[in-house]
Amino acid sequence: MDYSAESAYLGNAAHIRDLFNRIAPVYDAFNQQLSFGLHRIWKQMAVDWSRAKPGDTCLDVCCGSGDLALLLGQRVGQSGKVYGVDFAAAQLAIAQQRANQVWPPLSYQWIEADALSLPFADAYFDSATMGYGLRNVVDITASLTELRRVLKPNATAAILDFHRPASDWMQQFQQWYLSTIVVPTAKQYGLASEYAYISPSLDRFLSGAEQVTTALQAGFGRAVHYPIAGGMMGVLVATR
Ligand SMILES: C[S@@+](CC[C@H](N)C(=O)[O-])C[C@H]1O[C@@H](n2cnc3c(N)ncnc32)[C@H](O)[C@@H]1O
Repeated sequence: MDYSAESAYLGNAAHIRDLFNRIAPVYDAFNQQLSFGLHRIWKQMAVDWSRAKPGDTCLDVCCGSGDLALLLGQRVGQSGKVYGVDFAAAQLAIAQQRANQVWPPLSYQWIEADALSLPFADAYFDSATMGYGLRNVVDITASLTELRRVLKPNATAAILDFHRPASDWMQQFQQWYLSTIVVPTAKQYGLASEYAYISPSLDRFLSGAEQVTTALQAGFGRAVHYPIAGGMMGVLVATR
């Protein structure tokens, strides 16, 4: 498959922002269909690994339409607060609509900002999550350094993303899934080229071991990468 045109998205923050603004109206339905609903389980695992607890102030970076932030809200409850940050305004508008429907109301704040320059004081958050964002930022080390900066000492960030599986046959399955299921399904939504960028973005993404090394270089004290979904996804759990 020729991804050359779609590779224009990679490493270009403006293109990535435009892409996620454009796909915002169908993003949730599409994720649900493509993962057979499993993405909610993976996101719940990330929230568990973040060690968020009632009353905490939490951050979800690259929050998109708010899935992880909304799960964090259920965890921290009415005495806690969740901030969702994304640079795509159309995604944030959907997150806001979804949060408005939560009953009883929980404390959410949606902020349009860059993951590389978070508008928060040092050591502000008790825990953080990031879902399918790290692969998209133009500077992974800078993003992890910034995330570490806003976490309190000993606080944890759980970072969920696609991952290249270790086994050959799972890699082949993943390749088949992306090219035979994801891109044709995206075509039905008129989004084939938008979703063709996943595979090349995965090619340039770090392995689990490299994510751990990068997190430690970014200043985290401990980091572990957990492969999930047969190694097709992974959660980097990094503690300041
Ligand atoms: C694949 S979506 C994931 C959304 C959500 N976390 C989820 O799991 O459904 C990636 C999101 O990251 C955002 N994003 C990518 N790079 C960013 C950056 N540098 N700063 C802020 N948001 C960014 C995009 O706008 C997009 O909403």
